[in-house]
Amino acid sequence: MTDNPLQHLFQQVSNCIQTHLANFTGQPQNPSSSTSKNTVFSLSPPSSHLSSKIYPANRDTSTVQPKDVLNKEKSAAPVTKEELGRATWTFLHTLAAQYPDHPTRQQKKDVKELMAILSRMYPCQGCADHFKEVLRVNPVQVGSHAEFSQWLCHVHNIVNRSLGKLVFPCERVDARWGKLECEQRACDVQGTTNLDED
Ligand SMILES: Cc1cc2nc3c(=O)[nH]c(=O)nc-3n(C[C@H](O)[C@H](O)[C@H](O)COP(=O)(O)OP(=O)(O)OC[C@H]3O[C@@H](n4cnc5c(N)ncnc54)[C@H](O)[C@@H]3O)c2cc1C
Repeated sequence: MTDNPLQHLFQQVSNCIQTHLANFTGQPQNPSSSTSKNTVFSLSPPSSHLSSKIYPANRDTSTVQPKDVLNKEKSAAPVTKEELGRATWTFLHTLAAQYPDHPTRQQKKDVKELMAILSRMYPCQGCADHFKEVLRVNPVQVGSHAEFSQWLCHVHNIVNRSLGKLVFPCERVDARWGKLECEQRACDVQGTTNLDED
């Protein structure tokens, strides 16, 4: 304990410098304290528990052999027109299955835009051109879940017919493409309760 005010001031300045130095170097200011605030901003890698969730399990890329590279290329074969078609129809019919009975104005606008974009951007030019013509003759119907899913079934059948495939019975479309399976209906898409919205 000292009564000298200058010495007291010097001690405060000294403490302050030590604190800043400790933050800068990452060393705890007080080794006995494990909760020093500089640990919060640690730049060290995440713990193994966290890193196993974020990064692939410790892969040593220095051991990758040319054979592995060849196998990888093999498994990344280009997607076929059929696979692309099936994936897209799955997306579209699931969208229709989730589409609300009373969609909002925005939802109706979005579906129309999506179909228009699909007819321009579908990554198979011939299919896109054909679908554009299908849309021109069969404008999208987005008034309700029933309307949209039946319309989609209808245009899918037009594509089916053009490819010599079987026509799907549209009365069975809800049985084939039910709502997305999701715990506690957490994936359900909400429509509007304002029935004046048209
Ligand atoms: C917008 C669009 C345009 C396409 N245009 C062409 C094209 O011009 N030329 C081309 O070669 N390919 C085109 N395709 C791909 C083609 O439609 C098929 O996806 C592909 O040939 C694979 O057919 P698939 O027999 O496996 O069944 P898909 O036709 O892909 O159908 C997938 C599943 O949907 C169900 N399904 C079938 N019909 C209906 C229906 N009407 N309603 C509800 N469910 C149904 C059946 O369970 C079927 O197994 C297009 C795809 C899309 C999405």
